[in-house]
Amino acid sequence: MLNLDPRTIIVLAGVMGALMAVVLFFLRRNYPPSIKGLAEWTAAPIIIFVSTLLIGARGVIPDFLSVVAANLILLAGQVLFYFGSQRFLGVSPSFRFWGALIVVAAPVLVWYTHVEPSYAMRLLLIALLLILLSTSHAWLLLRKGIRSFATYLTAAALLLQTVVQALRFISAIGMPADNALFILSPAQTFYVATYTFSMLMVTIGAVLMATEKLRAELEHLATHDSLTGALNRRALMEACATELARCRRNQQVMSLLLIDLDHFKAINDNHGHLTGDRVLVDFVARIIPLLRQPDRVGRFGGEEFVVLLPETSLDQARVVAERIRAAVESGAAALPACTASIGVTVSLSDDANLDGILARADAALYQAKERGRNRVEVIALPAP
Ligand SMILES: Nc1nc2c(ncn2[C@@H]2O[C@H](COP(=O)(O)OP(=O)(O)OP(=O)(O)O)[C@@H](O)[C@H]2O)c(=O)[nH]1
Repeated sequence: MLNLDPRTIIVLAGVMGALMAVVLFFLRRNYPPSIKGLAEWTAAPIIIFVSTLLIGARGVIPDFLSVVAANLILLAGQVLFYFGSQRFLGVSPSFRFWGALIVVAAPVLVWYTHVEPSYAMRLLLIALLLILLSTSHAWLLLRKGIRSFATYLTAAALLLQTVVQALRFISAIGMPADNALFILSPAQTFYVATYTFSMLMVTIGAVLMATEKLRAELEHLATHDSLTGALNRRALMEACATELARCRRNQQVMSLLLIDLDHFKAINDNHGHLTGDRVLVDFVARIIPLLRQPDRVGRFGGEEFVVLLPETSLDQARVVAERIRAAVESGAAALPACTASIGVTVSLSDDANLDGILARADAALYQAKERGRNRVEVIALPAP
């Protein structure tokens, strides 16, 4: 590796980046628009590829193109990559800050290329900007990204870039003022190869992060109700069955609330279906803050919901149910008034499956409706 020509490595790096851009381009076409940042991630390696061609042609084309333009384009490509990550993670891109840095760097680069040529000074400037950029980029991913292999891989590749640029920064101090980029020293080859490798890893990391997000979105779609964001019936039943099995193993109990909004048909009839939808969305948003982390809310069907309360006794469940009932009754000012009837039950040692619990919760809910609605009823005994 140490004998590889830096010029060849630089151009090969650009070609690999451009190939990754093709992959990202197709991801962008096929992935839903909810996954942001893919446009920037696609454009960045192409822009960086242009800069590698210009850098590779140093000595053949004018210095203004191969030094000034090439470095500015390289910076712009890296900044665009960072903007892509910001958009991917829902952060607004910091256009002003990075735009201003590139605008300030341009005349300095021109000065040390044409007025007082100094490879060392140019390297100091570019290395410093790249250190700032790759460190900010890695920090952003570690702070805002999900904890996953893809995030750590991308952040590690960016931190590797920081280290490489820092070493170059240190080595630039005291370097001769001539054009030393293509001097075939082992150190130079090492810098160029490591930077190239890390850039490729960042692009691969971006592809993996986008795929991971798509998988999470699809999983969410498959397990959640699209209107309210609560678990859908299938996921809810799965969660309840898993919890019941756990309770049986550990001799614990779980409680279940079956909640039905009262006279919901009248809300639809009097205010329209869309308002009815908003009442359902508001209902779920209203009760989630009243629950603990392991508790789950699911839409059982229509205006009927289930709340699963793991490791919760009947008395505790009754308190939670009463809190939910009161929260629904207090309602949102902008929406029609609404109340809820709630049936509460607890798992028993002979509940081998969910049938018995659901039947008891349903019977309790029926009693709540019968006894005037807007109330909580409890049934703890198996049906005779
Ligand atoms: N807006 C809206 N309405 C829904 C949705 N799903 C079910 N509904 C309506 O919910 C209403 C349920 O009505 P019913 O089963 O008669 O019950 P209710 O009017 O709430 O009366 P009680 O339960 O006896 O208090 C029906 O009119 C359904 O059309 C939905 O996703 N959005």
